[in-house]
Amino acid sequence: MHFGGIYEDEVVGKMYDRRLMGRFFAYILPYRRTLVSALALLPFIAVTKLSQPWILKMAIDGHIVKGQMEGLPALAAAFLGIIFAESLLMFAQVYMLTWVGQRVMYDIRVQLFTHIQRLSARFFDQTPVGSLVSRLTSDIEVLGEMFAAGIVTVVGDILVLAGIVGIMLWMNVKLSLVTFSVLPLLIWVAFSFRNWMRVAFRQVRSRQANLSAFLTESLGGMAVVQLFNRERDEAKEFQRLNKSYVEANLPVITWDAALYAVVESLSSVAVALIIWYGGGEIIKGTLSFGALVAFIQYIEKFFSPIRDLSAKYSVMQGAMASLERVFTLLDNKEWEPGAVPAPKREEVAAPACVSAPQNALQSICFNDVWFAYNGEDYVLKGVSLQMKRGEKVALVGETGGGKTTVTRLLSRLYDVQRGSITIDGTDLRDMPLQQLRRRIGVVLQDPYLFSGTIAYNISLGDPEAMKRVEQAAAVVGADRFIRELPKGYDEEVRERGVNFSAGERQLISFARAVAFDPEILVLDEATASVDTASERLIQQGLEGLMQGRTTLVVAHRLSTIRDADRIAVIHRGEKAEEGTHAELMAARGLYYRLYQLQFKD
Ligand SMILES: Nc1ncnc2c1ncn2[C@@H]1O[C@H](COP(=O)(O)OP(=O)(O)OP(=O)(O)O)[C@@H](O)[C@H]1O
Repeated sequence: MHFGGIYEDEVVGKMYDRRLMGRFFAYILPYRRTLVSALALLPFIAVTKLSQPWILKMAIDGHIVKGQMEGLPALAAAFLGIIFAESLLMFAQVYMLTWVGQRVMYDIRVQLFTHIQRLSARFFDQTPVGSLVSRLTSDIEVLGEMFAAGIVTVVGDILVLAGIVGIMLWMNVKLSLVTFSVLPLLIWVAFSFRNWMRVAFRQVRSRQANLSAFLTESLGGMAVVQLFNRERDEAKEFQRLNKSYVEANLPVITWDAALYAVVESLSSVAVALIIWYGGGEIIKGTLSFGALVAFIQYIEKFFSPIRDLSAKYSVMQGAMASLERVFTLLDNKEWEPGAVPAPKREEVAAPACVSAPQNALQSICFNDVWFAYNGEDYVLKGVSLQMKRGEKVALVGETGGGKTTVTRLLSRLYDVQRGSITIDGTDLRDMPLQQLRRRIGVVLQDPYLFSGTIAYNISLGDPEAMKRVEQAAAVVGADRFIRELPKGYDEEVRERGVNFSAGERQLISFARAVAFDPEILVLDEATASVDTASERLIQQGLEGLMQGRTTLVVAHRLSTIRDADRIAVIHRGEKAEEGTHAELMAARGLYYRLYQLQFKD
């Protein structure tokens, strides 16, 4: 439903989910060495951070206050050296972490893509392509951010925080306790903020999903939008979704800014406390001036990771939601038929035909086939049909009757629910899917072309098929128009073949079927009408295509199948009539009526 809110497939989970992270850990495991090396740098980085204020203290107390110049340049050099070392260590650590992140993303992407490829036609019927694309791109990108945004180095932050607390307590217990009196408030703010943020993020993500789903549909259907003057309404709807997205972002920005401001002011309060209490201590002589400066420096270093908290929080929450979605997809086991062993099934009581390997004449056999796309809503109700080797059988009937479904079952895009289909005596479900698909060539009603050359589109890159490209094109008569193209077989086909006419696309798809040289051909004739000249071309192409092959053809133009060996009329999921053109015409039934309708003019 366009304009709808059905796209909110958003799972907004927790900030940290042990189950998800545990599973994610398996992907990091192969790169544990690099990861451990990066983590091993953390204590060193912490030391460089912690030692800077300490050097300041030494310089102030040991030299500046005493007016002792000697040794000061060495301290300054040490300070510089430590800063340099910190930058170097940070670089090495960030590099290693993002490297691991990229590897992990690569692995998950590959696994997910191969997984999706094995899912069933039924799955693709129900899943919008846009959502699969975002699973493979943006969702995985978010996982990479976990490495880039310093989530892994939170351990390092904790190390620094603990170090700071330790050093401060060691330097001056009382002053430390006074300074840390702001901590309970800080902890309370951080926790409450987490809950507010969670609610706000949920809104943002679900509205973002709406927005991108709308965009995918609207841009994909731009021709319809323009032809029916729907631009203004589409723009209005887009504005609405866009606005609601922006509105959802406002609380997030508010909370984010508020957290920043609160942490900032608490850190100032802490500094003020140091100056107030520490100043007194200096006057009393119980604290050195250098220690006071070091305290102020430490407290600033203490608050800086807390300030980044909200950014880290949002990355983490996003990553959990993405992990959940990626894993849900990986857990989807709606396999393509044949990827798993066929379930147990009942034998057909009285088979309509038996196709045996030794009986070379009976090639394909549909035995009392029942099939429903959804539940018990049967689209085919007990269809039986047999085809002998080399025969051309045509399926005709009114639209929605179930003809295409018959061809989908034969190529095993779906499995039958009751009954069976056999080829040379072997049930399709007992045949390796690859073997079946090698034997059957399918020409779809709406031929799909990929971007690439014509030669690629005919061979799909298969080395065997590649050798037969030109020969195949000649068989279906596609060579005539291809030769006239400036680059011939190397002419670029753009996405979905937009730079070719419907007839040309058909001819290319015929050539594709021939190039793979299947013994059985399944052909779903295009419903789109082409002009008479193209129709003649296509007709000739079809003849070339069907030459010497067992063919099951769904025919919309009855003129194309007058010479079929047999014609089956599929009416509301059942085979209503079967016979040759002449027999069916003589019977004056459904076929006769269909024929009359088409040739009335
Ligand atoms: N993927 C699908 N999911 C659910 N229902 C489907 C699906 N494909 C087809 N159907 C339904 O199954 C029925 C038969 O469709 P099918 O495409 O086999 O008809 P057809 O005879 O080939 O029609 P046409 O002549 O228009 O191509 C129709 O009612 C259709 O709505």
